[in-house]
Amino acid sequence: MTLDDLKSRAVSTPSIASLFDDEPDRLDRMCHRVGPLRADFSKQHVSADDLEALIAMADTLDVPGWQQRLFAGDPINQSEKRAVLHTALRGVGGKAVADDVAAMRARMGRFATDIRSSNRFDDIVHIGIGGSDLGPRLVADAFAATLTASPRLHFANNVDGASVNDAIRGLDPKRTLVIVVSKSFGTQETKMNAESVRDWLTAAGCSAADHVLAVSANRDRAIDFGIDPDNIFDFWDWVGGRYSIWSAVGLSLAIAYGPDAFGEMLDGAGAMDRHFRDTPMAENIPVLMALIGVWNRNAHGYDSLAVIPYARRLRKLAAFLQQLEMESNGKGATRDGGQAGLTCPVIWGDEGTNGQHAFFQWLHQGTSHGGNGGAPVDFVAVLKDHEDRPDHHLALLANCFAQSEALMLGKGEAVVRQENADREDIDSLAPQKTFPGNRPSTTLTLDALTPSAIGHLIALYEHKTFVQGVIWGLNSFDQWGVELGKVLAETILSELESGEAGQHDPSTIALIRMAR
Ligand SMILES: O=P(O)(O)OC[C@H]1O[C@](O)(CO)[C@@H](O)[C@@H]1O
Repeated sequence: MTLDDLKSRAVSTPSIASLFDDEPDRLDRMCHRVGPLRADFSKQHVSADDLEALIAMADTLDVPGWQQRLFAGDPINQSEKRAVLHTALRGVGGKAVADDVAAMRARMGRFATDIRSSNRFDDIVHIGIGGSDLGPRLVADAFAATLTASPRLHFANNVDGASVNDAIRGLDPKRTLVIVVSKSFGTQETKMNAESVRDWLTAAGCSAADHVLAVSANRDRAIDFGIDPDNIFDFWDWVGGRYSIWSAVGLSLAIAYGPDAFGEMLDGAGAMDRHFRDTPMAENIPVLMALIGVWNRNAHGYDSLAVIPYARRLRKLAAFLQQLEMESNGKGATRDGGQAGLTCPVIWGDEGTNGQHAFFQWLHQGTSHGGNGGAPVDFVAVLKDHEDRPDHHLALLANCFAQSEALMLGKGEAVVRQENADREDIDSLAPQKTFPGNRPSTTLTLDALTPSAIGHLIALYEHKTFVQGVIWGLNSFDQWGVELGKVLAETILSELESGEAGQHDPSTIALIRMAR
């Protein structure tokens, strides 16, 4: 079976509800666990036979070979001629870099411990954007389920002055540590925010050497920017920005929440790496998640995937996954220069239960191109109550479980007619109150929101993204599509500063003139 065959195959897949009748072992076969993370794929619109065919397709497309090349440190990021070794940061694969990784982790651990015990700083301002921001923000929230940040953590990402102003508002510069995180150290937003915070420090009589650290894979540029060489934490070009939370990019987390928590997160991710590397595809959670995502995209024609954590402390998950999946696989050219077919869907979402009072109407009854309305959903729930509010927690879980059941079962028109038999407008009302159902979802549960569990969860999505890239024929580790806008923004910025609009389309010239 090839990607092109999926659509015709899906036409004969029975409804999700009837798959439970047809396949008595469905629940057991479609639920898998690694440590604290359990994945339930049974409410996906895919039969046992479909899944078997998808696994055979993955085999034909050499997913196992790509897995081996990933862990071996082969230069699988071909367009940039780089290895992809974020798993080595979790102690799995990439033997050649193990010493560098161990040395950096030891330095981070010592540094974090010193800062925590010195009581020199009340606050950390973490400056970065994209992969140098989204992971640390997601994890900082998640760690707060079980730990208290000390020093407190603040983030500045956007070039909008509101971002840096919000981050430093009310802080005492003398008691603030600034960590500038940029793999390239060439990112406009990060450099501007770093300059503004440095001005804020020096205006208060603080020396940048005592207050500003950098984390970068480009030491020279960090030094040129004026960072003291002793204050630079390096990482390497074989760590992609959106896969970098495990490197020194996580330094602010290690300081604020302690190196032990950071290490537990790495160990959790490492456990997911070993599962991914060593488990047959039929039981391999990242592989199954990837294949089901491909099925939903290429067979059922869904354009998006909603990610709904029923856990407030994971509310940045969708934003994180937007970069991870859409920057990795939002591409139209294959790695050998061919034309790709349908690739990464739009990733979106918000925390449950809030989303229920906003976009769930669309999930249940919305229409979309190609006939399948709504979107597949990844529900993420945490079984343990970390807030000491058992009544709230049970209500939260009840809502999560109810939504996946409602999406799957829907509500038929006959039932609606029976319930509303006394309405004289029943003919117009019944279709409006009918739920088509048969809408697919996965439910991921974490036993508790521990650092290990968040490590498992992020690594799961990383490997899912990798496998999907292999199946779609993409290089998931470059991002040429972000360059054009960056270059144009530099040009327009100089024109805004000089007041002279250059060669543009009429709309852009009018906007430049207006801003002047
Ligand atoms: O860490 P850097 O080099 O500042 O880059 C930030 C982000 O910008 C991007 O290059 C996209 O513009 C991302 O891939 C990256 O995570």
